[in-house]
Amino acid sequence: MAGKDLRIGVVGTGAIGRTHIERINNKLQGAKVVACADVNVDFGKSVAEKYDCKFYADGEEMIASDDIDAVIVTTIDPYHEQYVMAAIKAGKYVFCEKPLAPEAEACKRIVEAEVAGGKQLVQVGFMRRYDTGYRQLKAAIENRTYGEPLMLHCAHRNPAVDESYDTPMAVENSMIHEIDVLRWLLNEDYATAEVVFAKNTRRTHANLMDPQIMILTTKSGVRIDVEAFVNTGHCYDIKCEVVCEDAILNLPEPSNIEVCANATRGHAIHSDWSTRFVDAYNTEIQEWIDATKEGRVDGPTAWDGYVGQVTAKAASKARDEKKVVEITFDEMPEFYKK
Ligand SMILES: NC(=O)c1ccc[n+]([C@@H]2O[C@H](COP(=O)([O-])OP(=O)(O)OC[C@H]3O[C@@H](n4cnc5c(N)ncnc54)[C@H](O)[C@@H]3O)[C@@H](O)[C@H]2O)c1
Ligand SMILES: O[C@H]1[C@H](O)[C@@H](O)[C@H](O)[C@@H](O)[C@H]1O
Repeated sequence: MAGKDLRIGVVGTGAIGRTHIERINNKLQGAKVVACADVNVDFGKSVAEKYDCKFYADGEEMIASDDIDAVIVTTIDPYHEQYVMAAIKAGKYVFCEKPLAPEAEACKRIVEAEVAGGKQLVQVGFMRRYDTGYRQLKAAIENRTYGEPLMLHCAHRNPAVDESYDTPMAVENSMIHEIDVLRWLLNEDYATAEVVFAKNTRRTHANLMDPQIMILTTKSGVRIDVEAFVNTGHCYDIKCEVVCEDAILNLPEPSNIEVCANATRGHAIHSDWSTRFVDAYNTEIQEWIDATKEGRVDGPTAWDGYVGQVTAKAASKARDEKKVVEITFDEMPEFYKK
């Protein structure tokens, strides 16, 4: 379909759904959001009006319609499976925000449906792989200039979360990013998972233990610790330090001007994901549009979504049972081997 705009339908017009519509219609090339759907009809209609696209109260109807060529799923996590399955059934390329689904079994059902359909159609929104800083880290690790990576110390800090965010979500919704990007960075699978708690912050609520520390080991023995602290009250802060045999490598921050005022010298920092990773989202969605128009998936696959969720579930089990849990998953189907 070279030359023609890819016609996209977005299901879920909430926070990230709207940022993707905005970037596709006003920043990126080669595509247009022509339809959107949401269970919140009034709100969804107002988004459709703002972006001059057709509104569907029923997301599955939109996915099956001839109005669109490809689908973006940005509903809350429990409904990802339903819409990704509908896209596979319709034979349409689908970009699904992370996690692919909250349950590993649901991710497996998606993998099985895609394999049975005989064509790769699904990409998962693990956008950290598109961040310039993580790409620089990967390049530095891959050629072993600094020897073997031995340990990684990471942090995933959010300013605040609402009361619907509970203890498992720290791993399954937030640290799922580290689970994916660190596996990609090191190019190997995980062996074990463990989760321990720090002292609880006063800013949390009854259903959320915050902060938490997830400890992963890889098959070759690299040890990783990730702090998730999602009610810092003051910052969005993503850290990744890779301790190699001969050097210590740190994830760079996107740069900001230095401001000297009020007897203080400093740099503004990001307060949420939408600005911290804006360049990564733009690259991710542009590359998805380009690959979709050429009839291929070249970003994180449904298999990556499945492996990520199996790992997250092992970490959740480790947390609940207060022990180290081994991570095991099925053999990767030939279908996903490039
Ligand atoms: N990659 C990232 O960094 C990133 C950032 C933010 C959110 N996300 C992911 O994107 C998804 C959405 O997050 P958000 O922050 O935009 O949430 P949100 O709550 O702001 O928006 C979700 C939208 O989905 C709609 N919705 C709920 N159930 C639906 C259903 N059954 N059918 C159709 N629409 C339905 C809601 O009405 C709402 O408009 C989540 O899966 C989240 O994990 C990813
Ligand atoms: O859904 C969001 C999003 O994925 C952000 O990138 C992450 O930092 C948050 O912790 C998570 O709740």
